[in-house]
Amino acid sequence: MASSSRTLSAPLRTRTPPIPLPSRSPPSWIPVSNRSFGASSLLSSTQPNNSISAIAATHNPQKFSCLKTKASTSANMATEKKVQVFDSEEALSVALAKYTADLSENFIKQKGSFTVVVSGGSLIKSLRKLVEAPYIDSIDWSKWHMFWVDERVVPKDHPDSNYLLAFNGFLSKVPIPPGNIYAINDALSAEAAADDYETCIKHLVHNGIISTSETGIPKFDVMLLGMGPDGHVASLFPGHPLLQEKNKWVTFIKESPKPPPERITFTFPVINSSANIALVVAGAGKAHPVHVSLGNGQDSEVLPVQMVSPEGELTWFLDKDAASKL
Ligand SMILES: O=C1O[C@H](COP(=O)(O)O)[C@@H](O)[C@H](O)[C@H]1O
Repeated sequence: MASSSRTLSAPLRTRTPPIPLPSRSPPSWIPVSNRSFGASSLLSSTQPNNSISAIAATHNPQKFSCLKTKASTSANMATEKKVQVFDSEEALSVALAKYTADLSENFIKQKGSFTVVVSGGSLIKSLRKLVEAPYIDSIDWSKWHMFWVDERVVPKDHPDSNYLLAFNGFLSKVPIPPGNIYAINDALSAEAAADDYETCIKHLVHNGIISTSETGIPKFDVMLLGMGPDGHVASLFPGHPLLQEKNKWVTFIKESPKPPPERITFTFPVINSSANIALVVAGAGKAHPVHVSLGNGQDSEVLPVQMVSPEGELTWFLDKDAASKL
C-alpha cells in the first residue's frame, strides 16, 4: 500500500481517544468495528515441557541459522522453541520486523487476515523497524486486526495506557483500519472491562476473524510479548493466583505489584493457544528470568514467562545483555 494512502490519526492530546468508544459496554450485537474495544551457539533447555532449537547471535540477523527440533510436551503438544540472540537491541528490532512481516504475509495469503496481539512496555519500541521501509509499504495493513495482551485500567490518553504507548509508537504510523483495532473500554471498571473484552473476542471468534484451537479457545496468529525483570508477562505476575486461571479468556487484577494496580489481561489458556509467540527481551536487568527460563538459573518459584508454551511456535528475541547469563 502506498504510503500516501495511509490514514493516520493525530497523536492524542486530550482525553478523547482516536478510536470512538462507547461510554459504557455495548451490547454484543453492535458491529465489532464500532466497539471499544555475534557467533552462533547451541543451547539445551532445562525447561521440561519445551524443546529448544538454537541460539544464533549475529550482527546480521538475516544470516543467522537456526536448528529446529521438536519435543513432546506434557500435554501431548509440542512447543517449537527458537532462541535468537542479537548483538544489539537495534539488530533485534530489525529481525523482529522481518519475523512479523513474514508472518503477516503468510497468514494473509492463507486466510485473508492477520490477528496480532501486543503487550505494552519496551516491546512497542522494538517494533519501530516495522513502520519503516520496506515493511511500511509491503505489509497489507488493511488485513491486520490488533489486540492487547494486557491493559492498564486508565484513560486512553493516560501515560500508563498500553494503548497510548502503542498508538504513539506504532498505530499512528500504519494504516490499520480503526475498526480493526480492539482496545479495551476505558470507561468501565477493571472487572467489567475484562468481561467486555472477552465478549469482544467471542464476537470475533463467532465472526471468524479470530481462529480457534481444537478446544475452542481463541488462537491468535501472533502474540508479540515483552517480559518484566521479575519474569512477568502480560499482567500475570509471579506467585499470583491468576497464573492458574483456566476458564476465563480475559481477567482482571486490582493489586498489580507493578503500578498501576488495576489491569486486565489475557490468561494463559489464550496466550498458550497462539499460533506464534515472540518473547522480546532486551537489557541486563532481564538476564535473570532469561537465565531461569532458558539456562540453568533458578528462582524460588516458577516464573510466569516459564509458563509461556504455545501450541504453535515460540521465538525468543534476546539482545546480548538479556542473554548475558546464558
Ligand atoms: O506492565 C507491563 O510490563 C510488561 C513488561 O514491560 P517492559 O517495559 O519491562 O518490557 C509488559 O509486557 C506489559 O504489557 C505491561 O503491562
